[in-house]
Amino acid sequence: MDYVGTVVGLLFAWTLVQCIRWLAISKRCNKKLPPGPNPLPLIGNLHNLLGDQPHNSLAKLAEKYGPIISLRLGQITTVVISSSHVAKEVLQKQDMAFSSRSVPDAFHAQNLSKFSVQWLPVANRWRSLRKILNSCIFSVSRLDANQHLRSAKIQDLIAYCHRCSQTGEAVNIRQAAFDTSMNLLSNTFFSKDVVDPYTDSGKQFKDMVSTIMEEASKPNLADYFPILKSIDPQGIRRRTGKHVGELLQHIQGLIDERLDQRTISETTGSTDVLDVLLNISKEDPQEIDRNHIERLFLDLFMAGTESTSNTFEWAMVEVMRQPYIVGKAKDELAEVIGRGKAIEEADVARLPYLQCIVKETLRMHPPDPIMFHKVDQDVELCGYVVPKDSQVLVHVRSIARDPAIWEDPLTFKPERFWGSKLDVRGQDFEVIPFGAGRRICPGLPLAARTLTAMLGSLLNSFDWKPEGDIKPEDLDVEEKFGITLARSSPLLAVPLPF
Ligand code: HEM
Repeated sequence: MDYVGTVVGLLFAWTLVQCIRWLAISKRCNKKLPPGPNPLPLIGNLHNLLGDQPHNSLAKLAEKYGPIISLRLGQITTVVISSSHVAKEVLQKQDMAFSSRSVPDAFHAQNLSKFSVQWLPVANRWRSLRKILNSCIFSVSRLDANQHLRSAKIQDLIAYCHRCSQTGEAVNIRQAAFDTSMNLLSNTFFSKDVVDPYTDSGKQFKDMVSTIMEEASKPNLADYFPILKSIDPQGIRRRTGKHVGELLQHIQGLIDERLDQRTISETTGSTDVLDVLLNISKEDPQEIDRNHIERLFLDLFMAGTESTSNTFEWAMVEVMRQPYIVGKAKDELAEVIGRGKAIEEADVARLPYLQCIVKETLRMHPPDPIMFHKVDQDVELCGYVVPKDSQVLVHVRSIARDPAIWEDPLTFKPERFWGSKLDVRGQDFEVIPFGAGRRICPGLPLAARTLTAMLGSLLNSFDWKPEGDIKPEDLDVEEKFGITLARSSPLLAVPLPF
């Protein structure tokens, strides 16, 4: 039989198995599966998500079927949560039951899922990695200790924009934000740039990260029909593995270099994360060994770069569309910091309006519009049963645009957070861009600082206008769905000195 024949045969066999399984689940759950559209043979409800905006398709289904719906995506039972009330139930009240992850096939490459804090189940290894992240990397004292490393990178960004302002050249905000985010992380971790953002040299590292993200964001048949995993029909796992291998090699090189320095001198005097982790590993290799250190860095680059740079780009688009917002932010900056100066992370707490802009950006444009969790057992949820091994999607973006919660939800209005106790830190389920509960984003404290400092610095140093004849208020907010939700085209903006 040829390749296509084999695939069709296998899919047919699975259709049968799937139908039987689906009937069994319905029976076992006493028909208490959440409501949802009828699945078709073989593909289930995959056709309901066709198109390039699956997050919008899911939002429409929720409007029709309610805040908890069930779908069958290929072979995978999927429950989608689209209200703050049910999200609280899932991420707070029954947090433990919903805290597993279903691992996309791409992340089985190079055994990533066995080492990665993002994909490990909530068990001992995950707990010890999260403890290290919370206490040794993202605690206030650690971030304060190495904030000078990041401050220099924001100065680099301003210097680059300054050069563009002199020639009238537009800044590709997405690219500049991605490069800056990458170097903000690499300096926090290794006291070192991994990209030279403004020339073509040294591009490799960021290209590797981007390529892995791109590969992993492709819809993969093997994720919906696990029988296909063994043949990796689109080659996604194979290619991801190759790129991950290259990136790991690069990270290994950075660690070797540091170990050599430490052999020469007992202390390197650095305050960066690599030194902290190597110290922990030397004292107790059980807590974290070299292999885990390498994988942890890989995880953090993947999780922390695009999420930050996309959010930053959205913030710039939204404020440029409404000049009154830029005016208010500049007034605050002039009063608190002084016109034309860069913002330090320590200044962020004194800039409440700028913080409102960042919160409103995260409400309207969460970079992860949908969070992926999984249940390992049957779980009761609001009178329904979520069957064992179901994938559970929390539709963060739908919740944050719910007209029942938010007045005028589609208008970007930072003032809605002014004087409000609502925050994005996982306590208020109306707006959970970083998630909530035990799997909440560990990078939140770093992202909150760097986003605000970058935005404040660019607004306080320049006036901005879109490239060409586009009026600021005409900048579009079209989205492109990928591993994170980006603007459909990069924002090109010209910095004007003032
Ligand atoms: C605007 C910036 C960011 C946003 C909106 C964001 C959002 C999120 C979300 C929604 C999750 C999943 C939570 C869940 O499933 O319940 C997550 C997980 C994660 N994030 Fe972030 N993130 C951001 C930046 C960062 C940064 C800067 C880092 C690190 C450098 C980071 C590291 C991680 C890691 C390691 C996880 C996996 C945690 C786990 O599964 O236990 N993130 N993030």
